[in-house]
Amino acid sequence: MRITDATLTPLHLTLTHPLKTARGTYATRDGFLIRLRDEDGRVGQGEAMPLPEFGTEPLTMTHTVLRAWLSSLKGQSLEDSIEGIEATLAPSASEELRQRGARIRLIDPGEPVPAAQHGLELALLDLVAQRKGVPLCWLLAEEARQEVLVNALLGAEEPEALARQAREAVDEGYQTLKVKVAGRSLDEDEARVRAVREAVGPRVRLRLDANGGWSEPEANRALDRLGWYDLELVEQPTSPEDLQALWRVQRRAPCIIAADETLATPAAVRTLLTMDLGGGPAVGAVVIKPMVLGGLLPSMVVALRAAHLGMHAFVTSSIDGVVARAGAAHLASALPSGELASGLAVGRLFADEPRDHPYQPHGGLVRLRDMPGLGLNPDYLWDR
Ligand SMILES: O=C(O)CCC(=O)c1ccccc1C(=O)O
Ligand SMILES: [Mg+2]
Repeated sequence: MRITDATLTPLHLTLTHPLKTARGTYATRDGFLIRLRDEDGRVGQGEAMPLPEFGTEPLTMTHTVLRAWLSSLKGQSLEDSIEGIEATLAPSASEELRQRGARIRLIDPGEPVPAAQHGLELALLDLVAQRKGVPLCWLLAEEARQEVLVNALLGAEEPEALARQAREAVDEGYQTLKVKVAGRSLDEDEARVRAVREAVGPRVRLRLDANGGWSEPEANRALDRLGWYDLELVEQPTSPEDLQALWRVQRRAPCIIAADETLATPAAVRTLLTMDLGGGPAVGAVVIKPMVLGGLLPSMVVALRAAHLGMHAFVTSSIDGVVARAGAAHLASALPSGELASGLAVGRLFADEPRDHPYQPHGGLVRLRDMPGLGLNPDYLWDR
């Protein structure tokens, strides 16, 4: 294929209510939409939506790098395959590097730029899949599922409001609910978790996300008390840097502990996947954020390695736009297990979310349609 045009469009997304996490509060999201056109007029779309607190480069860096990459891509001829793209764009990549995942490196910017890599990789994968006439997930795994379980993210602060959101989500068909905890007193968090559990009964899965907001003793105390409400898992209870603390917390926790912010750097991912303090893997699950891991292909490598070690893996967005969430849904459908819900139902948090698109969850599921690539029409989504 020949790339006849490559464009970068700023994306500015607004949340209807600021989302509070123990790491910070988000009211808006900024990034870029990448569009690559081939000689037949097909358009591949990608999205780069950096979140520096979670390990991506800052927005200005995303912009600089993508501008350079896209201008060098324009007019280039690439082979229609992942391997072909890699061979064209990174002819010097060593065999060892390739085995760690086919990563697309045009010009080495000297420092990690995972959001930019994610954006360009997604646009290329969308285009290649379209040219092959297959859904994008087929490039990742032959046995990809057609349905992806997703969790509702409950954003309210007060117990009563949380209980109301929980009931609404369950009425809509969600079977997994997620609540942000930490950054407030344990008494308050217990009241919040109890309100949700009492509102939805014992059958609904309930996961918590502390975003690294507890010290190790606080995490242990919190899990002792909150574990009573029957938790599916807790994301990042303690500081992302202290892997041994995470290991210890998992050893005595009443549920799965999922490492999330810990996966912010390639070095930490390697440590997490290789550390052996005995008694199995460091934690029960890893949260796969493609925007932080630098794309769907590197994400796939991490998820497969985690599965090999007996860890669960599930995908979440970093509160991204539709294009990135579409890619993440294809990744989730290709993971070895689809048992744990993916965090891809955040469209409802945005004020400017396109109303009608194929990745809207229904009944707690995102259903992948049999459309080439991502199946997102660039016109109806963006030129409104
Ligand atoms: O999992 C979800 O439903 C939404 C994703 C989410 O919570 C999130 C969004 C942005 C940044 C970090 C996180 C997180 O999981 O910690
Ligand atoms: Mg998390």
